[in-house]
Amino acid sequence: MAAAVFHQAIGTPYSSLHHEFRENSLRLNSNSFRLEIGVSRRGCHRSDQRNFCVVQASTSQTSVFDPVSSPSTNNTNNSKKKSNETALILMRHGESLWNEKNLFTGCVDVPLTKKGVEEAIEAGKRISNIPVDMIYTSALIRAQMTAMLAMTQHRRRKVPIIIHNESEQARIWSEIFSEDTKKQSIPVIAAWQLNERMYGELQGLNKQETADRYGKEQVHEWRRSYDIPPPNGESLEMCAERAVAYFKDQIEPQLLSGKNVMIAAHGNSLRSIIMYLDKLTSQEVISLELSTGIPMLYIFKEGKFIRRGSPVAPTEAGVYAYTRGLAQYRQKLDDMFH
Ligand SMILES: O=C(O)[C@H](O)COP(=O)(O)O
Repeated sequence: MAAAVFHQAIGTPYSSLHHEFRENSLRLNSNSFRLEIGVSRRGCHRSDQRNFCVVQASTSQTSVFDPVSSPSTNNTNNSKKKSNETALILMRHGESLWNEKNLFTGCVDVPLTKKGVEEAIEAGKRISNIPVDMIYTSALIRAQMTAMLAMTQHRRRKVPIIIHNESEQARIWSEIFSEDTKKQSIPVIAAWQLNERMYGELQGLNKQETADRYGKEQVHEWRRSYDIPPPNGESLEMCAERAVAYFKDQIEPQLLSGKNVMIAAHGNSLRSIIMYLDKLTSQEVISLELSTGIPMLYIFKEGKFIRRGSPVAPTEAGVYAYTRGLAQYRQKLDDMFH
């Protein structure tokens, strides 16, 4: 299925994709392999690579805001309206059980609270009119739950499907045999590189008690400085080395090829990606805080990332300051579903 879904997702013929799975070095994981994260001078890494496979993304420029292309609505006039901008949604996961308990979580795989589930659904409502062709999540359940719950609210009603590339058998056993069904699916790729920063020996400790013990300033430095790692953990810089590299290698080519992408990840992996998108300095990123379950929207156009609207505005239109392309997409949804 993986190859089949990707055929649909990135427009690469099955045979060449299959070949690239074997030959290239770009790696994706599934949510089911065991992560063995360690920290080296170069940052967070994993040691079990048996289950990785490879996907090569197409980089040709294609249409973006023509995703409402079911056989009944697609026609040749649509091609005239094609735009070369793509949408990028960044979503921090909803509240987790350890956020609720105020514990450092990092790479510990903790699920959402009921409030977190509701936040994810609310986030989904906010992006329900924005096109999504591909979803990237971390390998951690709180990000995956958030992505899936958010998509239950999307008006396009495509089905997010987790790609299983961990073994040849997993690929074969999850194959889809209907082209129509594939067209109504959104591939979901889980990548450990988007995981929360590894919080080292702070994982599982209470944030307030840690501040009481080591001092507020020390803990703030561990949590927010760019290049100072918590004990035996990753600094934001180390987290950026894998998260931003993954974004550039895997996600940017998808945006370039016309895919609208949603990323559901974590406070610090997203801070590092936003630092790259907004060209923030290591000083500026210190004050960047992300709320749980609030989606942010960027438009990718002519090689540039443009942040749209304010994530805290009260109305959807205010939040995302629709571009013409986004307004057209929304209009198509209105035409289709009313
Ligand atoms: O890992 C954690 O504890 C949180 O997801 C992020 O924590 P922070 O706000 O302390 O960086």
